[in-house]
Amino acid sequence: MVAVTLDGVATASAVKGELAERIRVLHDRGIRPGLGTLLVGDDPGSRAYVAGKHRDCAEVGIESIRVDLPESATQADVLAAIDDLNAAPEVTGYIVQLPLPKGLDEHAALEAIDPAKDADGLHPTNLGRLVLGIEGELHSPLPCTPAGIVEMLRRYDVPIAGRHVTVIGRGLTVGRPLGLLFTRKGLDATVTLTHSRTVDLAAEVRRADIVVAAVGVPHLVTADWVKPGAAVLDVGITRVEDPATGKGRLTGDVRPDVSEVAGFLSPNPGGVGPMTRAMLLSNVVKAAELLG
Ligand SMILES: Nc1nc(=O)c2c([nH]1)NC[C@@H]1CN(c3ccc(C(=O)N[C@@H](CCC(=O)O)C(=O)O)cc3)C=[N+]21
Repeated sequence: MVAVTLDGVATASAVKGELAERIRVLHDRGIRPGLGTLLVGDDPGSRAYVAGKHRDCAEVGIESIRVDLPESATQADVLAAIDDLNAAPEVTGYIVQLPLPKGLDEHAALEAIDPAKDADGLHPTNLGRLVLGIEGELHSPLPCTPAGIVEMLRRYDVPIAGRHVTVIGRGLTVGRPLGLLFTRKGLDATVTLTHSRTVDLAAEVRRADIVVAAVGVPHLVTADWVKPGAAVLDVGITRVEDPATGKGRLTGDVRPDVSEVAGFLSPNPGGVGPMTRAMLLSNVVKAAELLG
């Protein structure tokens, strides 16, 4: 069997097409959604991600507002920039690009974001709403990567309810909120949330119908760990140096030969990454729709 590719580029493109339509409706109502980004420091990876987010906005008709602070920025500088973004009327939603340079307090930065403008769904109020299972008329944005994973599985009709999901990694942006999302009423999966102290990770992965690898260990998940027919989503990404060329290369958490066993496989790149970006746009559009 060869796995069906969960094509994040194509799926994100479909999502963006639907959002562009909703943005036209908002424009007709005189509402102009605007995404702000706050980038601190000069990490090339983070710069590239932020640039990608501005391109995505241009593609669908969202205004974007870019705030960059130098590597030397203090915590007070970061909090002042966040206050400005909270106050700026053209910014209907924004993100603080993570990680922040060493020495800056990420939790304090996330808490300073106006929860109504939190496009990443990482403010404690919004994570709390995820725990509480609050959705509906109150805007409770979901963290973008978990939302993108679920959206992709839905669009490929991968069954979730009653299925066993093994998540590898308990980080703030993926693993921890994803466990909460999958076990929500309506999705109804059973989740095993694993991490670096999990004793027999292979056994936890073997019983999963859906495997999400979000840990950043290159090629951790091998074909003999995967139940035949399972859906495997490769989220972690690590820059590894090719010893032959000395050049950096991006490697996911899943070995490519897993495609010979899995029923569905999201590649990396080209899988969950583009969906993450599409869900960010979706959070901005939803928040703007609730502006009234
Ligand atoms: N506040 C905050 N929110 C985030 O959502 C956030 C963050 N900080 N910090 C970093 C991580 C990482 N992340 C990615 C999103 C999309 C791709 C993506 O689209 N990747 C493409 C490849 C892009 C390329 O080729 O460079 C792909 O997977 O195909 C990757 C990584 C969001 N993050």
